[in-house]
Amino acid sequence: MTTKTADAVSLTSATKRFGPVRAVDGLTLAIPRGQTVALLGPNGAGKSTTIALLLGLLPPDSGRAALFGLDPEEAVRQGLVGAMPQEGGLIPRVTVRELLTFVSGTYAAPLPLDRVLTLARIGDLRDRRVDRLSGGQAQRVRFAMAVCGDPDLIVLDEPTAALDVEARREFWDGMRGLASQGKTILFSTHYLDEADEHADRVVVLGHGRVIADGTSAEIKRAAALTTVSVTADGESAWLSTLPGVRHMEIRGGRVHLRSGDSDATVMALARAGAVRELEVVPADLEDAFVALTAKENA
Ligand SMILES: Nc1ncnc2c1ncn2[C@@H]1O[C@H](COP(=O)(O)OP(=O)(O)OP(=O)(O)O)[C@@H](O)[C@H]1O
Repeated sequence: MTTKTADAVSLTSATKRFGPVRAVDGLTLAIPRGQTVALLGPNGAGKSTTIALLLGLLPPDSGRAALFGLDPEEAVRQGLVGAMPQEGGLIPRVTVRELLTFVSGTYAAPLPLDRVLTLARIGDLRDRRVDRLSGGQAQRVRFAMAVCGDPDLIVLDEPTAALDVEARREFWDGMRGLASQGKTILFSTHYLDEADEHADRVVVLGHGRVIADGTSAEIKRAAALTTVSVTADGESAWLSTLPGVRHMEIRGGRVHLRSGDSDATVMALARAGAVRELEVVPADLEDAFVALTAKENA
């Protein structure tokens, strides 16, 4: 495959152990160019190690990582990748402007400094020393370092962890702009609403493996958590056999059906004329995430 057509990110059966811990366990993941992908998982699921493998910061024990069909080191050298670590990365005693000028100088075709300052919303901090920044400000400077080289792939490890609500919103406005230019974006997060709202695709990790992979709607469906409720008239055991239904509960004269295919369940209810006070409540990503990770732990 040529580098022109290769996936932006490709991990093939990648494994990384730390002593007895398999932080990444035979993980295969391909991200086509232009996708925005969220990496989710509970603490210790292997998100940071996965990111370190695909950036070439750690060598896999077995398997392979490639970016745009190249070894990660080569892709980084060619300026195709911008990454934002969770912490660190800032040289003390220099100003924001000096730091970004230095980092931009390592790329062949960097963005103009003013554009970077605007993107990261740090124009007013340009002359501030980087060791005098608040946590949220430092986070924005790390983001500026990730994007200043105008890379095709942007990898962000918990990019909004230190940001307040307003700064998170501004951050995602900027990311949407980059995504609309065709950049590939991979980010890890603990905020499920961010994955739901901003990712084309959500990859859920558990114990170093992919336990779910799809759009957030697909993941919610796969966790079979849409609840279809109707008021029960008479005998209702038959409702548990309707298409899509995985679980039934009767509470206070209402039947609550947990369905993996709520459209099919509702159609069948309609055909049976059992639609009194029908209510359909889709799962949110948080419900799906809890269900998936509980299943994985079991
Ligand atoms: N350098 C290391 N030495 C020993 N164990 C490590 C090392 N790095 C990671 N691990 C272990 O590997 C597993 C995966 O860790 P990793 O940091 O990749 O998870 P994560 O999903 O990013 O977690 P978090 O959400 O807490 O950041 C954990 O059990 C962790 O303790």
